[in-house]
Amino acid sequence: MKFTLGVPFSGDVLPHQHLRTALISTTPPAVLVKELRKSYAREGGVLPFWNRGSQRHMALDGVSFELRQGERLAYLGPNGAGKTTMIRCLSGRTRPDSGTIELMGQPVDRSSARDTLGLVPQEIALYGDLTTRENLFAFGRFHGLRGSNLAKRVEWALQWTGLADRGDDLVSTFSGGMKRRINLACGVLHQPEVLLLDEPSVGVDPQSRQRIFTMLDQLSERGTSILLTTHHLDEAETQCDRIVIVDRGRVVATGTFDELLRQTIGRDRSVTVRLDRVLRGEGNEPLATCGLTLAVKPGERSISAKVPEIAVGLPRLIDAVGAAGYGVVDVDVQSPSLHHVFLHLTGHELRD
Ligand SMILES: Nc1ncnc2c1ncn2[C@@H]1O[C@H](COP(=O)(O)OP(=O)(O)OP(=O)(O)O)[C@@H](O)[C@H]1O
Repeated sequence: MKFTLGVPFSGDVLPHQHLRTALISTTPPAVLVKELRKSYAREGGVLPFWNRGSQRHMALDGVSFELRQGERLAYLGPNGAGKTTMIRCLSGRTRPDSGTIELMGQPVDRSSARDTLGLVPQEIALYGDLTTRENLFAFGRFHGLRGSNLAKRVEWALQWTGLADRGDDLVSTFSGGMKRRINLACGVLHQPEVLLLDEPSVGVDPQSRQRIFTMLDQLSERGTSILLTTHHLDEAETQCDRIVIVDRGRVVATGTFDELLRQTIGRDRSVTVRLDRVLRGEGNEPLATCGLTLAVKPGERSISAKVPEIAVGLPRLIDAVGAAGYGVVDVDVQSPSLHHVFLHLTGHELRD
């Protein structure tokens, strides 16, 4: 299969909220990935060529998806799902075995990819013995910025990261969250249209994480298309427009959170009502006729129900429980979550 990303594949390094529906629907995808495959030799050394096909580990096993222009897309999967491999393929750091990648509707070459893409790797890639400002100048030059434009972008980055008062301090003295913010700034100094983020909030506290997403909101507002890998379900659910769920090198589902719910477990709430006594074997007609799907098992002290419209269904359920002669001790309402979707799709927990 032809591979259309013309960026380096010889092992060398190249360098929201809700949007903008009109922009998304009328423009080509910022990134279009089709049937991407990448395998690695399994541990244990070099294999004979006739055996390689069967003895290789598929890090990417025919992955297809698109990042639409202006959207923030979560590439969600557990450890080892192939997230970093995907980022490395997109940024030209790893050569895929087969498949195609397009950037802004075009097969890209090295220079257009360098101008259009911003990459923020998972590891902090900063010079600890330089100050914040010196780091930003170094990375800005690396991205081809010079003179007053470079100086302007560095000042912008200091404001954007909230570190204007720490511009002349050595980066080695900073907290993990502060380093992550500078790491992020270094990847966007050249104002890329497409930003690739590999686990942008890994290892940071919740407050720093929120700060990072506030920074990303500002990029989204100016139309930057953002692909971020994550294994945080809540991050994908609440901070991204759409989600690509990957597992063992394959895409298992794609969509908005709402679409994923509809494709899998549905949007009903799971309600458990704890009773003041065990369920009798008879006299439960009000429960049977209340119009909800219930699990009523004589001998147990609780009733489980699937409730589509909670404001209507919950009072109806409570009334039916009372009419059947039971008292309510407690009510537990569970909304369907991405955790449940992932479990439904893969049969295992995200953190397995
Ligand atoms: N250079 C390599 N050589 C051999 N195997 C590799 C290499 N890079 C990745 N792999 C394997 O490919 C699979 C996918 O790895 P990858 O780092 O892309 O996953 P990931 O989803 O980013 O995981 P994590 O969340 O832990 O970072 C893993 O099984 C990994 O061991």
